[in-house]
Amino acid sequence: MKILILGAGGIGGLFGGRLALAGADVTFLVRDKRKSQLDDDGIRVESQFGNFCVPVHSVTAREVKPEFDLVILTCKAYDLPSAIESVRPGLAPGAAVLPFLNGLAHLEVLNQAFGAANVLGGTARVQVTMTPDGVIRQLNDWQTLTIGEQDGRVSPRIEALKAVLDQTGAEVKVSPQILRELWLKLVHLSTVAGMTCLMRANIGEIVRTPEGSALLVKFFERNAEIAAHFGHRPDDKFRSTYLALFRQADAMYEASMLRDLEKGGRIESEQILGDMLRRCREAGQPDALHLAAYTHVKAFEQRRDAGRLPR
Ligand SMILES: NC(=O)C1=CN([C@@H]2O[C@H](COP(=O)(O)OP(=O)(O)OC[C@H]3O[C@@H](n4cnc5c(N)ncnc54)[C@H](OP(=O)(O)O)[C@@H]3O)[C@@H](O)[C@H]2O)C=CC1
Ligand SMILES: CC(C)(CO)C(=O)C(=O)O
Repeated sequence: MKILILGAGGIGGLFGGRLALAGADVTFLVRDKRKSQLDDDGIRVESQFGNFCVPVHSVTAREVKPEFDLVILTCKAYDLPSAIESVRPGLAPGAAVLPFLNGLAHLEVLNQAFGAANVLGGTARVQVTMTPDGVIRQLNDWQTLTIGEQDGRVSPRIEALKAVLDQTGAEVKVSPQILRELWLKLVHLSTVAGMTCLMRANIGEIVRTPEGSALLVKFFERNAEIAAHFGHRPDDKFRSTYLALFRQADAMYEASMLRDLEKGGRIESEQILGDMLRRCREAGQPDALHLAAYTHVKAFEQRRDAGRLPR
């Protein structure tokens, strides 16, 4: 299987690097700056599962040829339009597209762009970041990838894909309900991203305040109600896992959105918090928490774009 990975940041670099290390036929589609880093240094990973450095083959959008059977998208959601145009010339006939973006809205956009039959669903439970000099750093021991056909079939192609991704060392799950998985991830992520950005603190730091745990739980329960409105009510096991996390005073856990915000970088404000605010209103739920979280990150963007962030 010839695999094209769009992006060599946190997710693409970690899992794509592991695929390259295992000898899979992987090419990274990157922009000029990242390409020269990759040409000079390869992919460099620091992880509790083992550090490694691996030379990789990369191309820019100008060079990509229609030879790839699988395209894995690992861009941020705000880059999706440019990512689609960049990978389009790389697709061999019948190629599958597998996104690992957070959120939900990208699926519809990809279905429009490539046809729903060619688009799979994917979600990553991992904490990973890229340092300014291009090192991929895995921050904890989470590494679960969940993939699935949108229609729930356990097709030969999804089984082949699982076999490929198994080479990353991650736990790879094939879900017959990938849309539900994306919804549950959004319930969890929009709570954690909303709250850790709003408070500029990790979960433990929030929990150690007098009312922090109660606010986390309120936000989470509201998100669970929104998911329920759209047909994906979280089950008790899911709820109890996160309710326990939101009482954990030593949790170092934070969303990648907070890390990006603290770097003064771009964030998926519209695709995660804006999207959840719209869905909250559609579900007829009180929207004050979502409005605060969304407005906070939009105000941050105003300040960032005006160059007024502290150095
Ligand atoms: N990091 C994490 O811990 C987790 C992230 N996620 C989700 O995974 C997705 C990816 O996140 P993450 O890996 O952290 O993001 P990063 O910003 O680390 O990496 C994205 C990479 O995609 C590249 N890219 C974007 N558009 C293009 C394009 N048109 N052509 C070539 N390269 C492109 C960027 O390149 P450039 O540098 O040139 O802009 C960047 O290196 C997001 O939706 C995120 O929410 C999900 C779970 C955990
Ligand atoms: C939910 C979480 C924190 C880990 O997978 C994540 O997706 C993120 O940080 O973007």
